[in-house]
Amino acid sequence: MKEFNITVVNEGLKEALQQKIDSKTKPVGALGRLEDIALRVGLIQQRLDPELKNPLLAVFAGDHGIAAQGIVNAYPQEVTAQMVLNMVSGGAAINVFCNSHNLSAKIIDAGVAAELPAREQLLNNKIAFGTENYLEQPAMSAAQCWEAIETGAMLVDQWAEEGTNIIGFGEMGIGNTSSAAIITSLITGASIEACTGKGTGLDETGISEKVRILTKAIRAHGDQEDPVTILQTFGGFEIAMMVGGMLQAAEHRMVILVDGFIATAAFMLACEWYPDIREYGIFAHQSEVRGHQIQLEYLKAKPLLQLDMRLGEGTGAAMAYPVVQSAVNFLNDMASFEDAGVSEGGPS
Ligand SMILES: O=C(O)c1ccc[n+]([C@@H]2O[C@H](COP(=O)([O-])O)[C@@H](O)[C@H]2O)c1
Ligand SMILES: Cc1cc2nc[nH]c2cc1C
Repeated sequence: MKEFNITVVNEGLKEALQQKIDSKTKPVGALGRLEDIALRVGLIQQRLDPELKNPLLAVFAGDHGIAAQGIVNAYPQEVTAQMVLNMVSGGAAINVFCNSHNLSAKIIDAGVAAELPAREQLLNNKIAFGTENYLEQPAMSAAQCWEAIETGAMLVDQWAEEGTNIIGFGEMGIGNTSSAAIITSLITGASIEACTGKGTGLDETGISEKVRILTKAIRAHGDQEDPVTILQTFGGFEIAMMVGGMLQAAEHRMVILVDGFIATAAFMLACEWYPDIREYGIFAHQSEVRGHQIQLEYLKAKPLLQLDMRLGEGTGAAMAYPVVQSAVNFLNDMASFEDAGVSEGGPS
């Protein structure tokens, strides 16, 4: 079984980075959260002059046994495969945002429940044609779960070899807000009602029904605490690949840009497993679905953007990327008071 070797982010450079930030031609603290991000990226890379290289946005796609009946999901299961093809053809929101911000988009079939045509832009890493229905049995076998974790790690190794040092993690999978809700409830201890939302668009009656089904699922398997067991029982192949990919990204000391509700559920599992991953994560946005707030509070995370989005695909991460890039740029390219001959002041 794969183990990860994640080094805790060394805070030793913090003072020097803060000094560099404060030496820039601006009132102390005036770039607000951008200053926190510049500091974080500097610490992750252990450099006073960090750089973002070959930025990449990975969309992991998978189907969920629970979604086949269409009770917990507003859209039919076949939308997963259809949207993957849309992404491969460049027509989805994530393609547009990646193009806008010069991110390279990787679309990965982690376990879509359809035979997809071979295409250059589609990475075929299918574990199976969707997970099992966790009302009846664990979503995955232990072997499948580990295979998905290892595949995520292997992909990140390849991208690291190509020079990437920042990855946005996104997903596509009809039914996966149900997995994310259960994972969130089991990890945080918040009720399943508090963690369950509309997903792609259920109304209040639909949400009540979703809560009923998810309560039944949790009861069927008993309260679980071990992150890999939770992942195997209630997760999806796309979630498991994100967990493995995120952990491997931390092992490579990459910046991990975490998208919305489902990507944050994956990050939470990774964090329960290897707590030292926490400081490698930057939280892109506050998703509009119920439950994301609970995750962010649990992780003590402050998301960068609040655009009331709830699309997934990594769209929040893609939108947050230029903010991170701008933070790194100011740290490297802004003149200091000394360079520019500007008088320093400060609180008196
Ligand atoms: O990222 C989010 O916060 C988010 C919130 C709601 C829905 N989604 C997307 O919607 C799909 C899952 O929704 P559902 O209702 O089918 O469970 C999946 O493809 C996700 O990418 C994503
Ligand atoms: C159309 C559509 C696009 C999506 N992208 C991510 N999840 C999605 C769900 C639907 C239904």
